[in-house]
Amino acid sequence: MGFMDNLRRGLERSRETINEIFYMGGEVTEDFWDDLEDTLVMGDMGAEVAIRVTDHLREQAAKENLTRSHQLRSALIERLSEEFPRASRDPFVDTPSIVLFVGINGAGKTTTVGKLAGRAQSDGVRVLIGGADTFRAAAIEQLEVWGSRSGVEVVTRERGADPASVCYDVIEEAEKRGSELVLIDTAGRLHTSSDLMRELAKVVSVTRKRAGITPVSVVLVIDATTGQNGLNQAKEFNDALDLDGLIVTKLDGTAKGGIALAISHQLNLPIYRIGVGESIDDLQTFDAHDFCAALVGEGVQ
Ligand SMILES: Nc1nc2c(ncn2[C@@H]2O[C@H](COP(=O)(O)OP(=O)(O)OP(=O)(O)O)[C@@H](O)[C@H]2O)c(=O)[nH]1
Repeated sequence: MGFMDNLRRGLERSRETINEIFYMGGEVTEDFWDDLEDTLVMGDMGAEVAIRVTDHLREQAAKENLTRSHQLRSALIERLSEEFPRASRDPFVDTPSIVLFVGINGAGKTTTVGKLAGRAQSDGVRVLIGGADTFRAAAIEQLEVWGSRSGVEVVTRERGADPASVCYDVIEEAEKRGSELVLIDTAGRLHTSSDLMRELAKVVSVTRKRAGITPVSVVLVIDATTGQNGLNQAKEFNDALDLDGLIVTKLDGTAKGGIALAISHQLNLPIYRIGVGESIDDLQTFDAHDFCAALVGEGVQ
């Protein structure tokens, strides 16, 4: 299966919701606009985006005399993709680069680190994994499995070790080895736990200081199935850590994939990668147009 097929399959549930409005008679009536706005809100895109996008399309339809709903599909795809902030650099491609992965428990940080490391290694990038999740013993084992599968070294310490000092050691090792890409997994934590968020802020500041001129990106991994709560999580993580960007996982497990747009737009943070399934090919580079085309459906006339 190709890249676009995986994306389309992953967003199938979300697409079904949006698709319905394009099958209702086809003639653009007053109801069509109400339905479009409601559908976008229901798909978790957020009221502000839903209203703006619908108003814009409505003006465009009047200007260009678009009277059939299917004519509006491609206009909707274009309009939605413009709502996504663009990344100024890709921290997994533009090396040297150090990336810290943060997020709540089970969001998909460890598997994402494993997949990205495997991909980078097979592309010939010198990559190193850092295991700063010293809280969950299984996370260290999980990383080691990913590491040995793809031949990537994992630097970690025993369970309970101070995560900030693990990061320090990871960067030291990366310098010795001449690593180009350093991917550091951190322990999952609830955005509401102030002690753990403070600990993470320390991890970030120690890493930045030790990294010197090498860019450090703090990336929030967020599970799309958490819906609107994901938006609250993202706000708290962003306030505490000044995030650089997002990876949205498990888009295959929700009918409300619009949450990716709501979070990215509201926090003005780019999405670097999306997860649309459990296989390594399901972690994809984010492209706003492809994402919106898979979300809206390219349509049968
Ligand atoms: N369906 C689906 N499952 C995913 C995706 N990304 C990750 N997962 C699964 O989500 C589960 C949790 O992933 P982990 O990587 O262990 O999560 P984590 O954030 O490291 O968890 P903690 O270490 O507890 O913070 C695993 O079973 C992954 O296979 C995705 O895009 N789609």
